[in-house]
Amino acid sequence: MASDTAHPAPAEPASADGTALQVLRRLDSGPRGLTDTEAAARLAAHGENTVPGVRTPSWPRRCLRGVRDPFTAVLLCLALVSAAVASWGTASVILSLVAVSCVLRATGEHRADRSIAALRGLVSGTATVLRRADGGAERAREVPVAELVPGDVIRLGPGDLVPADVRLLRARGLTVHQGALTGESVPVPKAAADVPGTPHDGPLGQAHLCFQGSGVATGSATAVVVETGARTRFAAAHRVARPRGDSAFDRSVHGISWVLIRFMLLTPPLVLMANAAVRGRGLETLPFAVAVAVGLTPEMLPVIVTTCLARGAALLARHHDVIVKRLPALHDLGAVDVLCVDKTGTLTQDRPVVARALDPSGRDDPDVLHWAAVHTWWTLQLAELPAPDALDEAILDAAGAVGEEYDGVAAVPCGPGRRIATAVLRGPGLGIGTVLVKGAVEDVLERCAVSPGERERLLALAAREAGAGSRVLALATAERPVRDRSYGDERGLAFRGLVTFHDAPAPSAAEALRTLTGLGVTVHVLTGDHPATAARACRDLGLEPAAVRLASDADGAVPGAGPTVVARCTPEDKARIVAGLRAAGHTVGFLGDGVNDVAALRAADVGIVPRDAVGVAREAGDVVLGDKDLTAIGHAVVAGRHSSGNIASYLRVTLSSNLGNVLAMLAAGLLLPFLPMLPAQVLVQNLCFDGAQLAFALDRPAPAVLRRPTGLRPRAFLRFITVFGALNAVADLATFAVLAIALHGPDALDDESVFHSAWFTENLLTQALVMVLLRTGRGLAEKRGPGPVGKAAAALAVIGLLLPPTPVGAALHMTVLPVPYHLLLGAVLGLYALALVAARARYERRHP
Ligand SMILES: Nc1ncnc2c1ncn2[C@@H]1O[C@H](COP(=O)(O)OP(=O)(O)OP(=O)(O)O)[C@@H](O)[C@H]1O
Repeated sequence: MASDTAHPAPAEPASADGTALQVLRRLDSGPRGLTDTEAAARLAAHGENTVPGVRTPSWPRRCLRGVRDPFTAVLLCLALVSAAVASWGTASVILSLVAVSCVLRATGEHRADRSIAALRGLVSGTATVLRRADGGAERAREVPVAELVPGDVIRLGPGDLVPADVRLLRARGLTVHQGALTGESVPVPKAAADVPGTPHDGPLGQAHLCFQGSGVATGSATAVVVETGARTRFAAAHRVARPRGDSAFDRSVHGISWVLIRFMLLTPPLVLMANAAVRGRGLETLPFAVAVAVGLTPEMLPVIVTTCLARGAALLARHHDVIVKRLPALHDLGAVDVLCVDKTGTLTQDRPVVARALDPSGRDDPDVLHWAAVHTWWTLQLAELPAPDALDEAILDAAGAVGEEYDGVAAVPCGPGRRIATAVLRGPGLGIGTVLVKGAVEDVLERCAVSPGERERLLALAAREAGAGSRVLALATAERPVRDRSYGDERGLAFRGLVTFHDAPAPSAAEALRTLTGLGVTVHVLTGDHPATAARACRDLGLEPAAVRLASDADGAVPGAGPTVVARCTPEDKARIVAGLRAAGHTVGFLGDGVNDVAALRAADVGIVPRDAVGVAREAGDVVLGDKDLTAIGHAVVAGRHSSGNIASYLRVTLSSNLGNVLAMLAAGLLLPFLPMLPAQVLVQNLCFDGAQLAFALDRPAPAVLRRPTGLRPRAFLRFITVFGALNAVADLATFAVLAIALHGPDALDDESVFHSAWFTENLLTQALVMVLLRTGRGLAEKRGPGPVGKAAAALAVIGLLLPPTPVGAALHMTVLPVPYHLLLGAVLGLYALALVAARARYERRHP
């Protein structure tokens, strides 16, 4: 979806120049932020902090965009060719085809854009801001991003989206992804330094500035808002849609389109050459050749695709509270055969409670919890994290007030790829300081002075706790003289013990996993946690893992055929595994909610996030689940299959029918002394067929289609349309052979207009048959009402039968057909229907 900004490009963020203090002064703010009254006044003056200009493109612009579609472009070229040889009738029918498809498509896209814009609004988030009542003390509170104003002081932590353009006041270990603005894929470090960057860096390269649209990868910061709304860099960059590679859907549609376009471009010269060689005809065949090429074009494809997807997305939002941010993602959801999920916060609630605190021998030891809490309290204070993570919160809840009797010196929190957090403290009045390290058992033990045997024993102790389903953190400490230069060194620590946590399974997770398995989707769990904890969590949810691996194992990247747990994944591991699965030919969905899932969400064909996921994850996802109810994924997958089932039906029917007609027309053109149809007749027949095909957007596919992943696989498609296109062509020619032999006299088929009318009627009737019989996954045995496709096919048949004798038919040089023709046609079509059903059953047996 391209977008335009409604406002002029903003000026350079001049107010961000200078030291932190100068910037605060210029913005008439201070380290404590704004008062409520001042913030309200500024909001009135500056307007809301929303990316303004996702202006809906104007109608002419939308229609023009339709012309860029390859099929439309080819049709326009063919219209030009017809005009060049003064075949005005052909040219104008082609142009009306183009106009109808552009208008229908623009209407569909307009509706889809409008509802998607409304839905995107529902998932915009909040920011942590320091504000105070007049005369009161400042308080950090969550404020909707739209209400931020220049001068607001905000806090940023891992996973936060930078909500406006800001100048850093303080930062610790801060790195941000600013790929949405610069295209860089790695996070860049940022710092609150007062020294400006070198001039060639440009504003985006300045370490002390962060920009709206970037996301915090690691660390934390306090910053003052410099620009909001239309004046941010993000608004200026016209980059609302993030750049990303082709999705499974794009690849399939491109694959099919390009094969067809080559066919279409080859058709006119082929027809011309064959007619010249066999019949000695010259350029007068050109309009017919062009009409035949037009006959091959699935010009309604963009319309059907947009309508199917937009309808599916609207129904999902209404009934299951699932928001599809990017329409093609709905198709990809239908094609997903592997879903990777993270564990914490997705399969489990991420509301851990401390279960036990153990000393190294495995006995309960309250001291371990005490030191873990001191570590946690100081890490939070010193790293200025806006909010503790769930494990830290659980420790503080369990231990009560601790920590203030020490002095914090330094802290490095854990973050994506760093599974330990370190705090350095100074004891009251002593020259001795304490280094505390807390985190994943393997990572903490690596830093401890323990013998290999003791290490194994401690790992086994942790594995026992993890195997019982607990999350486990280890704690290690070291006492060091404060003056020592290596004070703060994370090596040579003493192992102090373990803290274990219960994290209950998410209530809907078990049912969701069952549904997904039933839908033929293999689920892999990619987690940063301990393998035993993850394996146990899966079993508790009824998902028996076929394999449990470590991401660092040589083959850790290759989940097997069954459900696999890959544990101790870094964010990069998750993305690498997803990319590996895609490269192996799977269509991969990723469901995750944390900052450690962002890379994988982007790497997947479809990124799925719960609505309460962190900002950057929500931004990276294509599909947002309304709440924690994971069963919505099952509904979303089914909705995706529904939409792609209809698109696939349309393509199968259109392409095999068009290909059959073209082949039959080529052959008949060579056998007959006249053209089998006039160009205008070919095009009108095409127009009627196109109109009827719109019914596919409203169809309900057979239950069988919804039971397994539905990808549009170009190879399978081309095979299908070749088989059934050839069958269709044979049927067309056979009809005429039978009719030519059976009918004699003045009305017989050697009369040009009788032939044209008979061919026209036969064509529309076979197309109606094909519409009903070749729908995806729908066997004849399924007794259901006619549905939209059945009704449209009936209408098409009626037009085929009734048009020739009408004045419109006469204008198209058609005539009334004799009664025996209709009787014979009925018999031949009956045989054709039987042949189609038999061929389809055989085809499906061979290509299940
Ligand atoms: N606050 C913390 N203090 C110390 N260590 C932590 C903290 N939070 C997480 N860890 C360690 O880092 C590991 C990885 O955490 P990460 O957030 O990558 O994944 P996770 O939450 O365990 O699982 P998932 O990937 O399923 O969300 C944790 O298993 C834990 O050992």
